[in-house]
Amino acid sequence: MAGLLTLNAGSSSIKFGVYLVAPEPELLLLGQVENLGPVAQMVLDHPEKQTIEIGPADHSTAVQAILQAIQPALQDHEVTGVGHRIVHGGKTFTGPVELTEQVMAQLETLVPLAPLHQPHNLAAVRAAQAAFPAAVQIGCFDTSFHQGHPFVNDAFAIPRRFYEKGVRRYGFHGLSYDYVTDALKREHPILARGRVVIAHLGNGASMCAVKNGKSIGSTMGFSALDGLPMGTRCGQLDPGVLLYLMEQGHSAEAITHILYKKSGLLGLSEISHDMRTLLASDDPRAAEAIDYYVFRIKRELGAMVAIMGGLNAVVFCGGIGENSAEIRARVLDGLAFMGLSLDGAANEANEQVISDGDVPVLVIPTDEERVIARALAGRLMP
Ligand SMILES: Nc1ncnc2c1ncn2[C@@H]1O[C@H](COP(=O)(O)OP(=O)(O)O)[C@@H](O)[C@H]1O
Ligand SMILES: CC(=O)OP(=O)(O)O
Ligand SMILES: [Mg+2]
Repeated sequence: MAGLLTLNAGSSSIKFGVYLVAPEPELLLLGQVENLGPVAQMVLDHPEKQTIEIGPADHSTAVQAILQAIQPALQDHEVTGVGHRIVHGGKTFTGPVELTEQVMAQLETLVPLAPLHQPHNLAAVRAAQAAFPAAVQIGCFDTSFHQGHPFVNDAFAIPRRFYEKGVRRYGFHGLSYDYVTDALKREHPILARGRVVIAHLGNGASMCAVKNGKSIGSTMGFSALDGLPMGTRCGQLDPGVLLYLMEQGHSAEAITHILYKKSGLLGLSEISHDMRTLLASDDPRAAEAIDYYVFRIKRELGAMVAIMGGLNAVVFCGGIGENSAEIRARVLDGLAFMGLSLDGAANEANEQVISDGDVPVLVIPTDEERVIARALAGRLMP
């Protein structure tokens, strides 16, 4: 039978999935290489949980390790399609697209806008093209879900010519928001037609205001730096800080490194980028980093409710959103005036519905791989 491979090259991990082609693709293997660096691991989540130490691995060796690891699952199946998560689709790509040489050249030009992701996304495409030369390769974009934002959520108030040149608020994590809104449509159709705030809280983090299934606002903007603080990224920042750093003699490269790799939870705590480590720490800097994280999420939640003119549901997803009852509780603490109140036991158990107030609060484990696999299957079996 025909098989599908999905590759999702993030900043510090590469996730992968192997599926059989079907209207709803059938999952054979799901896993990731995580902690890229000196002590990377391959973690398989399906068909069973397994961790394999693979030693030092960068993105390129990790892709090779994945291509090896999927061989047994593909023994009886030929890979006819490979789907890639591509973080940045710029102004052009509003949906999945076949990755021709011309498209790849366009995507290369977007590398400076997402330096932590885009080069790795494109390198994974090259590796998969070499491994499966006969397969269709498609790209699915994090930015697509946000196309069609109202102008006020798309623009920066700088001279208009920059907007025309593409300096816009694109928004990211679109594959995750796509998955969650689709799950909501299937399982909670009335909520899905309302005003929903989705908080994708992973290593990268953003929030999306979704009205009747469409994104009308995102905390991430031109790059994957804006909005919420993340594991190592700064989130919202006064541009005056950048000017100051430049005047102090920091190069563009040095500032990029600080804002993408040394900021966020890691920068504030000086301990770790990992929320689990910070929650377990009794260091006051860890507590302050978490306070800041929660404060920013609350602030964005309030802003999103205001621009949507109300709230019908809140959804948490991503590693932190799906697993940390403590962060969810702290985000919603004191928001009973907005109809938001948690059922403590349901929250601790990571149940799907964790609220006992007027506005439902849900935990929906996201699945970017499945969104890619569905797009591929749709293309291969029209
Ligand atoms: N039980 C948990 N409690 C708190 N944080 C958690 C828990 N499980 C995972 N996380 C956090 O989730 C984050 C990773 O999220 P994930 O969505 O897997 O990342 P990525 O953006 O790389 O896909 C890390 O900060 C990790 O600490
Ligand atoms: C866009 C983005 O931040 O992605 P990730 O969460 O995978 O780092
Ligand atoms: Mg992620």
